[in-house]
Amino acid sequence: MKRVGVFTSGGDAPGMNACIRAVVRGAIYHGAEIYGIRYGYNGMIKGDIFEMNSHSVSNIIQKGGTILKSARSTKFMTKEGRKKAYDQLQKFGIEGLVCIGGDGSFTGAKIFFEEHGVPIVGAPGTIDNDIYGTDFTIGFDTAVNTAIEAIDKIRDTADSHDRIFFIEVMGRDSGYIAIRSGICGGAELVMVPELSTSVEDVISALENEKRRSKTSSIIIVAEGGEAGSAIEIAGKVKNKLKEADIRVTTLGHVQRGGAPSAKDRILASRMGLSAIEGLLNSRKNVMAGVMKDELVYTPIEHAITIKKSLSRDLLRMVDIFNNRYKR
Ligand SMILES: Nc1ncnc2c1ncn2[C@@H]1O[C@H](COP(=O)(O)OP(=O)(O)OP(=O)(O)O)[C@@H](O)[C@H]1O
Ligand SMILES: O=P(O)(O)OC[C@H]1O[C@](O)(CO)[C@@H](O)[C@@H]1O
Repeated sequence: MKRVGVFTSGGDAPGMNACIRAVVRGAIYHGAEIYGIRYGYNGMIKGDIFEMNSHSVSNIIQKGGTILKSARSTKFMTKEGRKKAYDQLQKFGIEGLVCIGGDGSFTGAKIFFEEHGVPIVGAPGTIDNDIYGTDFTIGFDTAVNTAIEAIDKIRDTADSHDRIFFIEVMGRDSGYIAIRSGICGGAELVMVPELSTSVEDVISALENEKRRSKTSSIIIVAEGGEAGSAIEIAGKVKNKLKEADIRVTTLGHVQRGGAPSAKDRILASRMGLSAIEGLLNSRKNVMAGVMKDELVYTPIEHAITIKKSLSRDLLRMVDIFNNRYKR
């Protein structure tokens, strides 16, 4: 393969730049021409495509966001949109692609391959860590560290004012950020979409805290759970515990930004190099991942359809540390 493209798609994630850098430098090392595609699938459709060189990725390993920009593309969800994207790739002579993105981006890549035969190798870039075939995704570690920093700060106020704080973290429908940041932040309760926790469960946990003479509590709520948002849950709890001093903080996009952690820079670099080397070695429709510290390739089909389960060990730990272990 002589000429290949790279793009970032879906939500940005800290470490995406380190991954782009690895793809570009890896391609050049192997003698391939490398083209950057801006704004994900939208840029592919529009032909927002340019040749990259080693210097194009200088001084970016430490930066959050993505120099290639990102987008969620409704046009690529249509057959016509994908045909236009294919025509643009033909025009630029691009024979294969590295897609840095989440499960949605990989679903698009799979359909694109089936329709037009363009080989794509994925590198999992999303803070959600919801992709099978890799222990961690690019950006997850940084997002958890950002969440912990915020939780630690909020705990100061919770403690000073004897308050109950509901802190909502991202993750779409995955509780990975919630459970890890909850454990590191010493949360009294963690609500994840993978496990149903009712408002009654929350109240019972808070009453348990009160019996233990705890005067403040931190409850981590993963977005996407069936009990609703942190604001909704806090409202329902307040209706039942009228005397409680309750506050809500939604961390939101702060979790997606900032300089990537050392762990994310390494992970992104490994996955980026592995993705481009896989592509240049004729792999198609696979995702580069790291499992048990080993580089692995997983069929994209598996990466997007197999549900990565949340470790029950971690959930059990939160209960044990807060004296809620049922014998
Ligand atoms: N079924 C599909 N068919 C074609 N394209 C798709 C499909 N699903 C997703 N895509 C394309 O991939 C893009 C990115 O997907 P999505 O918005 O779900 O983000 P993601 O890759 O899952 O990243 P993140 O996890 O950060 O949200 C979509 O905007 C769309 O262009
Ligand atoms: O930035 P947007 O498009 O609002 O998307 C937010 C979603 O993207 C993510 O940050 C990454 O997938 C999710 O955690 C969140 O649900």
